[in-house]
Amino acid sequence: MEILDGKKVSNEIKDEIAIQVAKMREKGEKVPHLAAILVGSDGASLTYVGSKVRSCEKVGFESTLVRMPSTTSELELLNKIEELNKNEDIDGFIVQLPLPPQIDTQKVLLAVDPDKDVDGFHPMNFGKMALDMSTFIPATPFGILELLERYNVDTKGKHTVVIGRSHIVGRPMSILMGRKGWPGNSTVTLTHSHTKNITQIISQADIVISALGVPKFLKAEMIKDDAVIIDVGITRVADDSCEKGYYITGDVDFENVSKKASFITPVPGGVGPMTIAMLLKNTLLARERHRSRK
Ligand SMILES: Nc1nc2c(c(=O)[nH]1)N[C@@H](CN(C=O)c1ccc(C(=O)N[C@@H](CCC(=O)O)C(=O)O)cc1)CN2
Repeated sequence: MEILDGKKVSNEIKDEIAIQVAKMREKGEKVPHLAAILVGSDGASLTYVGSKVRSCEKVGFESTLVRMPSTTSELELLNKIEELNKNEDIDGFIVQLPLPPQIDTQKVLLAVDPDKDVDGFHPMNFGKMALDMSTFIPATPFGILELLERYNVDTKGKHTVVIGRSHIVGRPMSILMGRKGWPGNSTVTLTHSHTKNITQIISQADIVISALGVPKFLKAEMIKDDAVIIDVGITRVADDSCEKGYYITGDVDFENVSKKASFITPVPGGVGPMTIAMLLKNTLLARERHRSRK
């Protein structure tokens, strides 16, 4: 069994990006500028946005954090998005999800200029991804592809079972694993809460990508020998005995599943850190596109 070490690979990717940014600076070129909008003060979202800003500093990007109160109206957020769309200094921006209930997420994602949509959530970019056109690929699925590639995991002709059909992970992942090329060329089953015989389907999988958010859902007896296991579930479990008051757990019963799998991602330190690294990669791509258009 080999661990797909997202922490290590994400640091390698950040180092590679930092070298490219240093070259841009040497040539007197503008460096990439990422902005993030955070509405409210959800603890996990604060952690992720903080990590995005720190990672920008690490690779030499400019960054802007826009914080808005949890009472922000949809119109106020749409106005802020329009401001960032028009700001020529910003190459790409993200709106941290989830949003408070008074705001329609779909309206918000549609308002982001597709050229600056480094999350790849705009329908135009999602459509391009589905049609194999060059675009911003959502950071978590992009990170999973990168991990599979860097660890040389064979995906051709394999049966991939994706658990969960969210717009951020499951849906795009199912499209990407079925695309031509590598990592891809896989036969994909997208499962969700209405899937019948889900355990039987999982037992036939060569690759399982779980994005359910149910701690320790995937047990050793559910998987095939030597299956590749990608754990996207990140749940914070309250525990006063931990320094932070909680611990993080994934969808996979790592201790037992790892004994049977060929490759497995840990939580923490697997897919999560890759999400941030690939967001930086998308922002670099946005800068390169903007430069070549001028
Ligand atoms: N606009 C977006 N919102 C959200 C996205 C996204 O891609 N764009 N994805 C998730 C949250 N997310 C990034 O935003 C994210 C999740 C987890 C991690 C991460 O590094 N996790 C660590 C554990 C960190 C912790 O919770 O203490 C790990 O798994 O090792 C990074 C980014 C939803 N929203």
